[in-house]
Amino acid sequence: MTANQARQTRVLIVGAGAIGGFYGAALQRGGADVSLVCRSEAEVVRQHGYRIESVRRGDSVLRPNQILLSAADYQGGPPDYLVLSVKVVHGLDRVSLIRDAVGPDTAIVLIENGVEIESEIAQAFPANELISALAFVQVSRIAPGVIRHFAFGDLTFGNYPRGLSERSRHFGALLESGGIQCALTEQVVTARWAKCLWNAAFNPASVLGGGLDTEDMLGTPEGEALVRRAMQEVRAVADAAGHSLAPELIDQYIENTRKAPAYKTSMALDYLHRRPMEIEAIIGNAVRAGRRERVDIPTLENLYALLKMVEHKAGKPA
Ligand SMILES: NC(=O)C1=CN([C@@H]2O[C@H](COP(=O)(O)OP(=O)(O)OC[C@H]3O[C@@H](n4cnc5c(N)ncnc54)[C@H](OP(=O)(O)O)[C@@H]3O)[C@@H](O)[C@H]2O)C=CC1
Ligand SMILES: CC(C)(CO)C(=O)C(=O)O
Repeated sequence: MTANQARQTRVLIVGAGAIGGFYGAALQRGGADVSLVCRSEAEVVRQHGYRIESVRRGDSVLRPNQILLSAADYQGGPPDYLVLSVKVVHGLDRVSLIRDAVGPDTAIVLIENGVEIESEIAQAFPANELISALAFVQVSRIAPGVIRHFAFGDLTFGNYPRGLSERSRHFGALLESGGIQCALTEQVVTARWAKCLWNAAFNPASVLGGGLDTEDMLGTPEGEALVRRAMQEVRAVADAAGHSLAPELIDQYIENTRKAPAYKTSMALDYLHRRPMEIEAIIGNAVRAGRRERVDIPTLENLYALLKMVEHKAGKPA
């Protein structure tokens, strides 16, 4: 084994909230050298580590190698992987957040919701490998420095815009060693549309209903019909954009959501806590793709317009 192969893989996580902390802990268990850029919780994590209370593994503590306020402070040369896991919200410049830590050989990994969210990063770092990842998990920060893992945990990922490199496979191997089930795909953009099918239907409805959970949304034939219409429209847009999704996916999503314990979407939680919502990443981009591809999407247009009204009202002084 060469010295290079023996060295620990260096991972810097920018946006170390629920997702960054949860998958960061798995990467550390898998043998990586993990550092975090935190914002408001840096001091508490420096003192106590990041506690993860998991339904699957019980309690554990992530003790990052470096705990930083900014990517520019990362020591020891550029990381092998830079994981970006901030919410994709209006006004947050994701490129500036990571620029100072991206070296020529750094693979950038996005673990974020939404569709068509990669191009901004791909354009800013054209020479870097870009790995796009979708988290099928329910985790939340419940107190400063404390993350609770409620359910699921799998990660689907692949290279953007397509393919599967050795770097992706190595990232998967680290996560698998840390207890995360990974689904590697050569068609990650299609996988994003498949996840968006769920998010673009349930997330807006959960907010527009005032903070509904999945059981509330599927509790009446009218509610289920709305969710299905939104999903059918996302499927039509994905298809027009060259990403065919199986028609059975809609029934599967509805059935699996019914079987799982009731939960509130991340957008409902952001709404209830008066935090910015990922409206553009999750539904705005799907609507714009629908307009571009000339697909009739009345349900998505209405959900999007109503969400913009809610966002507008939330931005006004009380
Ligand atoms: N939580 C979940 O179960 C799931 C989340 N996702 C997706 O994963 C992504 C991350 O979500 P999640 O981890 O829940 O979000 P969190 O709000 O828990 O974490 C986001 C992190 O980004 C940090 N951050 C935000 N803005 C900045 C900034 N300007 N500079 C530095 N740090 C910043 C936050 O800092 P601060 O502590 O100061 O707020 C926080 O540490 C989202 O796209 C979400 O939709 C996908 C599936 C499931
Ligand atoms: C469904 C879930 C929790 C991911 O599994 C999600 O993506 C969201 O709530 O936005």
